[in-house]
Amino acid sequence: MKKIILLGYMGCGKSTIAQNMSKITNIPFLDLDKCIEERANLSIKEIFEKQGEIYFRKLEHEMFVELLRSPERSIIGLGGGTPCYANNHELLKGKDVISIYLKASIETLYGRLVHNKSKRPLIAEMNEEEMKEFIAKHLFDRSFYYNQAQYKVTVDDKTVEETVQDILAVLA
Ligand SMILES: Nc1ncnc2c1ncn2[C@@H]1O[C@H](COP(=O)(O)OP(=O)(O)O)[C@@H](O)[C@H]1O
Ligand SMILES: O=C(O)C1=C[C@@H](OP(=O)(O)O)[C@@H](O)[C@H](O)C1
Ligand SMILES: [Mg+2]
Repeated sequence: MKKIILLGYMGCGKSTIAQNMSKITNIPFLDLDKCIEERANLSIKEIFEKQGEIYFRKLEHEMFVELLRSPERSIIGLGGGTPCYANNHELLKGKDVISIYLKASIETLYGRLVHNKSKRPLIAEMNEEEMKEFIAKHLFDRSFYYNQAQYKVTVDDKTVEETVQDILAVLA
């Protein structure tokens, strides 16, 4: 059964859009980070603090493989780093996978993340200046992976509902 996979940088809206798209389409949604948190019985922040990022990336890969293997149709919101580690970007090319890059500008990402960083260990301790520079560089590094998605939907200046409609139009 097909998996609709949303990918893109932290704050582009993967978790929010997956949930809203699920309501409209009645296709169940899964958030990869939530699945990892439930399995580990720790928050993402705690996993980073207690076991480190490399361990998190291992859990992330294992959980991603597991979700792809499950037979149900679903909408899956990845973590921002998921396509950039292990062979996860290759897994996005599977025949039952539809991958969608939610593309946001540095300004949009910064505007959302500046008030929303505490649960995101990669940026939690940064000040505003550091964050702006980090997002710009990090997005540039990761774009290679994001751009391998089958479809791209720009999210800047769109409401959640507009983005969901744009995704549905791409999939129609
Ligand atoms: N138009 C929008 N689309 C998606 N998210 C939005 C929008 N406007 C504001 N937001 C906010 O931006 C944040 C996006 O975070 P989230 O969905 O967790 O993204 P991701 O999972 O990609 O990191 C949320 O706090 C959400 O409420
Ligand atoms: O970009 C990243 O490497 C990460 C993004 C996060 O998910 P969101 O993109 O949903 O914030 C989460 O997986 C973790 O904090 C690492
Ligand atoms: Mg998320």
